[in-house]
Amino acid sequence: MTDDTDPTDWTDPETFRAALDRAETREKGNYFEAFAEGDRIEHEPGIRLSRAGNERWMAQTLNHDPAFWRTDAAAERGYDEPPIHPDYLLAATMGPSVEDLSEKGGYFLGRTDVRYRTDAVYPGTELRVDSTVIETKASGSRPEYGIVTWETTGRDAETGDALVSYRRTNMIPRRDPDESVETDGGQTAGEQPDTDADPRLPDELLTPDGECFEDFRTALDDAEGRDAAVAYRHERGRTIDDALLAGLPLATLNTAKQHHDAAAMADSPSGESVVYGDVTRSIALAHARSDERTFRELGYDDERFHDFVTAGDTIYGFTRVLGASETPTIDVPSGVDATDTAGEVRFQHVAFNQNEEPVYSGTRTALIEMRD
Ligand SMILES: CC(C)(COP(=O)(O)OP(=O)(O)OC[C@H]1O[C@@H](n2cnc3c(N)ncnc32)[C@H](O)[C@@H]1OP(=O)(O)O)[C@@H](O)C(=O)NCCC(=O)NCCSC(=O)C[C@](C)(O)C(=O)O
Repeated sequence: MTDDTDPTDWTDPETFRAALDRAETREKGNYFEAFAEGDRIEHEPGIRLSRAGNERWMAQTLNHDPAFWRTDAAAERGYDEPPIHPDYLLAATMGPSVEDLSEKGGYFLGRTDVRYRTDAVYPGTELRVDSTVIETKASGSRPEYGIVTWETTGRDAETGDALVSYRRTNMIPRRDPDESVETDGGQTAGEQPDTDADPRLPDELLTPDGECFEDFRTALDDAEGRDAAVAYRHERGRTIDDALLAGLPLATLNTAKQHHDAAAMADSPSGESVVYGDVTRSIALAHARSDERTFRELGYDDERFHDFVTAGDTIYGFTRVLGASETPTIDVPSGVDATDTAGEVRFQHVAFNQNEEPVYSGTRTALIEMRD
């Protein structure tokens, strides 16, 4: 029956439920079996980096550095105009890749080798995103899932120039899991990882006296030869609300159901939607940046997402200073000249919730301004 003479009332609730039961679902996303090492995927969606999108991301995550908001502050920092924020660029690169890579579900396990390839990206830039499958492997703990690592690059669509690249690892459901094996669906918030085999903290946790490169270096020098670390917490928190939960991932075209399909997530171990990892980390990094004079972001490594973040949780930040060097130890994006202006500082940042549980950790390398 294909025409208007069809006598069936398809919207009658009982009939409709029967139709849903029998109808095939046209699926989105890819299962683990779709990925083979070496495959290159050009992601169909692209995104235009608008000033409005940038400001929305920065405002909601507390990234309030004036250089990204005011032309005079941008000029002082060496920009032509307030540029696209590095966290927004990263999330806007990840977003268009989700449909092909991780929409099927399974959690974002981590990311490393995040590197900015060019100094400034300005509003109006259109992004194209591509990924290469680096590694696929079975999950020993969750046979229903595989673990996939991709290298993803966000490019200027007009020139093809790489703007940012990174390696990310996700758990991806298998199409044909071995049903004899009991699993938790791979969506279980983990026990808190034992991040340090020796739980003993140093006797002293030192805080830098100021926000400049020299303050971080002096604090590290003070810690040298003592049972001390340079480590401190940031005061601000940010409670997860609707603006963050579904609003920001969808604004970057991230179609992962974890963030906007509450009905699907009701059956998962979290029982509800979970926050996009890039939102969680951007909030924690914003807290840290509010206590330093950032000149440029250079890169991030060893990023991990330790536990679910859900609506009503509050994200705080903790920072450990790992090193400071006048000469950068990792590649500085083309166009950046920081000589006598800024030095490199390496941090470990931890995002934690209101119960003081870590939910994200990662290292960050940034250029921090020297004193005038
Ligand atoms: C992830 C959970 C389930 C692990 O829970 P656990 O602690 O019980 O498990 P584990 O033993 O630490 O790790 C499980 C497996 O993953 C591996 N693994 C672990 N980390 C890595 C890594 N970095 N690189 C490579 N492999 C890794 C690890 O080796 C192990 O392998 P095995 O199964 O063979 O034993 C748990 O910690 C959890 O629930 N965390 C929260 C996850 C989360 O909320 N992520 C952010 C939100 S989801 C998201 O943003 C989505 C996105 C961006 O939109 C989108 O992908 O599309």
